[in-house]
Amino acid sequence: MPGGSHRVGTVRVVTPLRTDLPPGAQLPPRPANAPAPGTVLPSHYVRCFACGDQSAHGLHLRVDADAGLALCATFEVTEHHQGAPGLAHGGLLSCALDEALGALGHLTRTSLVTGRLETDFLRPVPVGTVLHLSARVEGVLGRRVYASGEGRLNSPTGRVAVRARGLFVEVPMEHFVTHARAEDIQAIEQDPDLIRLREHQTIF
Ligand SMILES: CCCCCCCCCCCCCC(=O)SCCNC(=O)CCNC(=O)[C@H](O)C(C)(C)COP(=O)(O)OP(=O)(O)OC[C@H]1O[C@@H](n2cnc3c(N)ncnc32)[C@H](O)[C@@H]1OP(=O)(O)O
Repeated sequence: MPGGSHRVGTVRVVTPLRTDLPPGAQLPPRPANAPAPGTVLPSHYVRCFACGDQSAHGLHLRVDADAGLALCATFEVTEHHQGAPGLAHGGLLSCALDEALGALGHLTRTSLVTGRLETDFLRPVPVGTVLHLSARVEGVLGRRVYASGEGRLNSPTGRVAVRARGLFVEVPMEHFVTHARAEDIQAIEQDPDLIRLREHQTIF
């Protein structure tokens, strides 16, 4: 159901966006075993389009833990990421924010998948730009984690080009094992280094 407002007679009816923080959501404390601020957070999967180093034309997002339940990340927009000539494709910018917000699971110590993601595109992002992302948990309610983030042009204090809000859902490991193709699970069994989470003990 999309958010927004409409009028019924003289009454204005407001439908909250599903990424809006619901009543009862709370910001949990930073877990004692969350990676310290400044820690480089590992790619969860080397073939991930957003963070994997084996995805040839992927985003190669680098993610660092920040204080609290927050992180920062960077990636360089390359010619492989174009939509309009010389400009980043919007879907890729959403992808970068999706990954950054999902990576907050390193800090909450849970595996998160995206339930809903809303992105505002405020400025074009030219090829060659280094996008500086920041993301934070806004609140948690049951398995639902509400998060927000933005991407700035070429510096952590640059102009905001894109921002997003997301609703992520905590899932058990079985989620990935159940839904993956058999050959992908087999590949991981043969080469456990494809998944880099265990060695860093951030989630599993
Ligand atoms: C082996 C490899 C390991 C790799 C590890 C990688 C980790 C990191 C990967 C990161 C990659 C980057 C990130 C990515 O790209 S993740 C990839 C993109 N996302 C997905 O593929 C997720 C697909 N969706 C699902 O699998 C299910 O629908 C999920 C798991 C999300 C929920 O189905 P499930 O049956 O489990 O639970 P539930 O339906 O009871 O929902 C639970 C609660 O959530 C609420 N809700 C749900 N959806 C929405 C919605 N759209 N708006 C509003 N609310 C929503 C729902 O009302 C309920 O609330 P409540 O009733 O409890 O109050």
